[in-house]
Amino acid sequence: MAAAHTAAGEPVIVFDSVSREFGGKGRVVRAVDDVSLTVHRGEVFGVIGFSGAGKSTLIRMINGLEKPTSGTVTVLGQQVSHLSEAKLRPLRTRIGMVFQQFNLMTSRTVAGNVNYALATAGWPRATRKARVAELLDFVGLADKARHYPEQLSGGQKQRVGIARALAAEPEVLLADEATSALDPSTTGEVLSVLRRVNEELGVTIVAITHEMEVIRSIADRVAVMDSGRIVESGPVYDLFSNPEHAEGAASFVATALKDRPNREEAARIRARTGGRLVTVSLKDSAAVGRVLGHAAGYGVEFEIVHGGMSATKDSSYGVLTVALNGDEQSVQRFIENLGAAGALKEVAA
Ligand SMILES: Nc1ncnc2c1ncn2[C@@H]1O[C@H](COP(=O)(O)OP(=O)(O)OP(=O)(O)O)[C@@H](O)[C@H]1O
Repeated sequence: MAAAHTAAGEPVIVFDSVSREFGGKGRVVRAVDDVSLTVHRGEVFGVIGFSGAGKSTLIRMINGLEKPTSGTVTVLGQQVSHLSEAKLRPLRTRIGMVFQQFNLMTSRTVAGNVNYALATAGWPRATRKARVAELLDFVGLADKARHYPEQLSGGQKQRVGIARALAAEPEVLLADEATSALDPSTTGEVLSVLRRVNEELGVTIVAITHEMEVIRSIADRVAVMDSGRIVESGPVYDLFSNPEHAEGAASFVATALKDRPNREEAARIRARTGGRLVTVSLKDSAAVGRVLGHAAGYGVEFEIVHGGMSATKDSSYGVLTVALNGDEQSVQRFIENLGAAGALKEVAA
């Protein structure tokens, strides 16, 4: 199949101070509020946030399904925000899209769905059959070519959706809540296909989702959206392993990650264990393990009361909350050492 993996390169999607408002004179909703961001070739860029945060509106501006009220959106070197429908058409063939509800044609077979996408993109009949076979093979559905969508599981339907989106060899793939209608067991199979689309075909992916799992397992960088604004953005690893978040991000990230005890949980833990509660975010689990291993030497007893280790696409991180008991000075000295091994935050009383 096509190109090998390309390292993150030139900007392929650039939002420059983009806002999108809906509604008339009375009540105006600013669905996207002054967003600037850049997605580079070859990366998987995730956008996460609660329902209503503006993610769908944002992604729809990439292929010109929505127009900004102000600001500019540039995709593959063209200013989408200002293109006519006629000029948008050829650009859209370079941008594939997968949808939460798959949007397959129920009256056509799996092969028929993919073939239809090729036909609309202008591929000559003679070349289509081989391309359909190649695509179904890529998504692991070669044996389902003659099946109808209703005979497939949700995960299989979405893999057809991906094959169809890839039909015309797009450079960019937009994934709009691609796994949100799936159960956790099939979510994994779809995410692994998306990862291969990026790594083996070099396709740049923008994935919007409310599921942290999607970001954690496929994204390189992430933007957290809240009320139309990007409240936090950066490498995925930093988002997961950093205990400090911006205001809006804190509420979303903390709720979605459940990586530290909330107020009620902390109160319950404290009542049971006594002592000081600290959360340590680790990029180097071995270092934290070493420090915890020395607790007895400080005259401090510790108990891990919340959290654990997880993995992003490229590395592991952990967020652990520990209850520390001992005399005040020893605990303080121990906390200072722990702080040297990983970012540390005292759990608020
Ligand atoms: N066509 C529209 N007309 C009026 N308001 C809209 C329209 N599209 C979106 N909105 C509003 O803009 C805000 C952002 O919606 P958007 O669908 O982009 O958010 P989202 O993060 O994708 O949420 P969801 O996952 O629920 O779709 C919401 O308040 C929504 O009601």
